[in-house]
Amino acid sequence: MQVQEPQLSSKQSIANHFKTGVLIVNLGTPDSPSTPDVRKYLREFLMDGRVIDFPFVFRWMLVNLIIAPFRSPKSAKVYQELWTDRGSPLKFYGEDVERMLQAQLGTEYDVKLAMRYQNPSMDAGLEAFRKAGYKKIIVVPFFPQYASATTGSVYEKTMEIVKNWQIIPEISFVNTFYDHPKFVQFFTEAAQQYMAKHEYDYFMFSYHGLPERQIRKGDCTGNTCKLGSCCDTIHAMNQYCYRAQCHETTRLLAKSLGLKEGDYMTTFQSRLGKDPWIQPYTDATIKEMVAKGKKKILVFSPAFVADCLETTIEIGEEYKELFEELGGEHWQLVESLNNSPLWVDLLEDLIKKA
Ligand SMILES: C=CC1=C(C)c2cc3[nH]c(cc4nc(cc5[nH]c(cc1n2)c(C)c5CCC(=O)O)C(CCC(=O)O)=C4C)c(C)c3C=C
Ligand SMILES: [Fe+2]
Ligand SMILES: [Fe+2]
Repeated sequence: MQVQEPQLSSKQSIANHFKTGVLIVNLGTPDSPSTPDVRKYLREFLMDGRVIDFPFVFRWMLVNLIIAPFRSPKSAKVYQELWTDRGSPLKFYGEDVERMLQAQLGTEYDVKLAMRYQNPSMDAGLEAFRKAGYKKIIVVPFFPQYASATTGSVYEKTMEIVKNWQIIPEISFVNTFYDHPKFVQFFTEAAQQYMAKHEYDYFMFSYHGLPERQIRKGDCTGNTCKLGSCCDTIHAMNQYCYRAQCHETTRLLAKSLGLKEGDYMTTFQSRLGKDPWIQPYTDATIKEMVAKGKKKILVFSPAFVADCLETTIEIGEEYKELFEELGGEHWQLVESLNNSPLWVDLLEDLIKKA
């Protein structure tokens, strides 16, 4: 049986020619916390050549013969801890933001949530825009700092999907927002609530890590990144360096919160594999700080726009346990943007400028 495409009425069709489709895209999460669904998710995610940037055959063997079989059951257990009545936080916060942003932008825009891996898929979202015949599409990757593994991958996937369309409408991509005033305002206000109740003796800014190799590969200026103090300032030559953008986020937040030099640090978490990832590592820094007598630490996670496995479980539970076992007294994670109205305002700013 042949499936008929739904026909738009001519009034609807004309109205669509003046509309903009907005695809908000986060990383993705498994469909359920079962081992087979986690395995499916990890396979799709890690087979992306921008995430595990090894030649295809080597990547295929690594992912399908080692990582997916051995990691999936362990990761599934952690996802079961994270899962709520509404499912995975990464997804349900995305659904909340999709609804709130649609209400805020009005009928000139059609907002759809997509995930780079798994569901709802980018294919489905972009195909709906194509069928509707919108005049313009804006793609908004949900990553404050640029990395080839995240923002770069969303761009590549978008281009792969639209490359065979007869009509490719105007497409804009949001790039970064690590220095957006509303981004800084959100984390400042969220932190101030905790700082009003507790006196903290140290502040950690823990970002998702990346293999050092990927930072070097992204250095279009000819290996000027030495993975050291060169990333302490951001300028034209290193403006797309993930590490430099993370340091800049920290600097802006530290300034806005009035933190003193020496009372805070940028660190990197979530390593995978044996190759060196960018440093300092969050767990090593926790050990170092407790040894220096720091007892009350406030932790930020400004590489994520929604709380997820990496924030709630890794920082909020695993690192907290490590800190307390070592003798730390008070460990507090500052929540992500999640479904806050300020995040929706920030997105509106980015979209109106795109
Ligand atoms: C800033 C955003 C992210 C970057 C950069 C990033 C790079 C990156 N990640 C892996 C491997 C894994 N990441 C996993 C989970 C995960 N990663 C991000 C974001 C970034 N990743 C998010 C938001 C999440 C959580 C998703 C959720 O469902 O809550 C995982 C899966 C979890 C696990 O098994 O531990 C892996 C694996 C690599 C290799 C990489 C860069 C090269
Ligand atoms: Fe990751
Ligand atoms: Fe650098």
